[in-house]
Amino acid sequence: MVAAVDIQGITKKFGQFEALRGVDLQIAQGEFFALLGPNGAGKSTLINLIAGLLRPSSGSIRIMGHDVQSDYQQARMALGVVPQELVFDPFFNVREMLRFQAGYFGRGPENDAWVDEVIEGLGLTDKAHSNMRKLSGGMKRRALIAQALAHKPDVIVLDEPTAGVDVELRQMLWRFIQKLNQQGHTIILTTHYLEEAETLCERVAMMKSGKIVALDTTRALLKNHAGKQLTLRLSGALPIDLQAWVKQQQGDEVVLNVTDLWQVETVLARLRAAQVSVLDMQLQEMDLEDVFMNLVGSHGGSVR
Ligand SMILES: Nc1ncnc2c1ncn2[C@@H]1O[C@H](COP(=O)(O)OP(=O)(O)OP(=O)(O)O)[C@@H](O)[C@H]1O
Repeated sequence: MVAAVDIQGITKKFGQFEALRGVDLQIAQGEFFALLGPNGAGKSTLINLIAGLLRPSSGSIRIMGHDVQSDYQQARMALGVVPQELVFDPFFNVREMLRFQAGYFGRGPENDAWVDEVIEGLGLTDKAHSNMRKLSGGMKRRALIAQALAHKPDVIVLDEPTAGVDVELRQMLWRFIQKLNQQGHTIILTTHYLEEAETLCERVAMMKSGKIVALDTTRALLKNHAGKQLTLRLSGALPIDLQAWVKQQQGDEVVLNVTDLWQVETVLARLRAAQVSVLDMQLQEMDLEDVFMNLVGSHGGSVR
């Protein structure tokens, strides 16, 4: 089966600056895929290249087998990109705008049932006949997401769709997007909510400085890079033979990286031998955010 997205040897320069430094990535049809990375990693540049809004300096991208450069129309038809900013025509109502958008991609009245499904799935039913101009910010946001889906694209790219949206829309959006994924649509998501990527996505690419630094299933990334984290509050100084495991230390609290439970026993035995008491102890599984921090050295909360 042809890949949903096939990225081969992509580089992108802005003047002397290399925003993408050789990206190869294949995303299979039906995947729910996350693209993560700190500010400036190159995520938006890559998405703009996928959408054909930018030209690569070298390399090629195919969407459902269609080259974004030489077969732009077909490639673009297979793709729905939810952008970060709102662009709409203020004279249409929501349903008209969606039908118009679908028509732009060559879809006719046969697509109307799908438009209604999108309207319903995103909670826009009451607003279907409202003029775009009159929608609240949150409703405009929904209409923007609907706009990207109106032509029923095989591949749906969501560039931080939940940044600044309320919990209700976030849940509704994920329910709808998960349904589309189950129907076979390929979903590519950039988000700075790493727990979203962790719960939704099968596979994750982490980018840093224009390159992919990790590419694996979410499960394998968590298994291979994460491990556990032991937080201790101690009566005295941490023995020297445990210093190698320290992740961070603040006051009398110390966080150790442990890969296995037997290490916890070792820690406790060495503390006992050094006559240091444990005042408090907590063992936590690391999450995708910890993996992310380890790999790209940036905190998830500030990641976009
Ligand atoms: N049109 C442009 N001209 C010059 N430099 C650019 C341009 N677009 C992006 N860049 C630079 O390319 C790098 C990658 O930017 P990009 O927006 O792709 O990152 P990002 O991972 O999407 O970051 P963010 O999370 O902040 O959106 C940044 O250093 C950015 O300043």
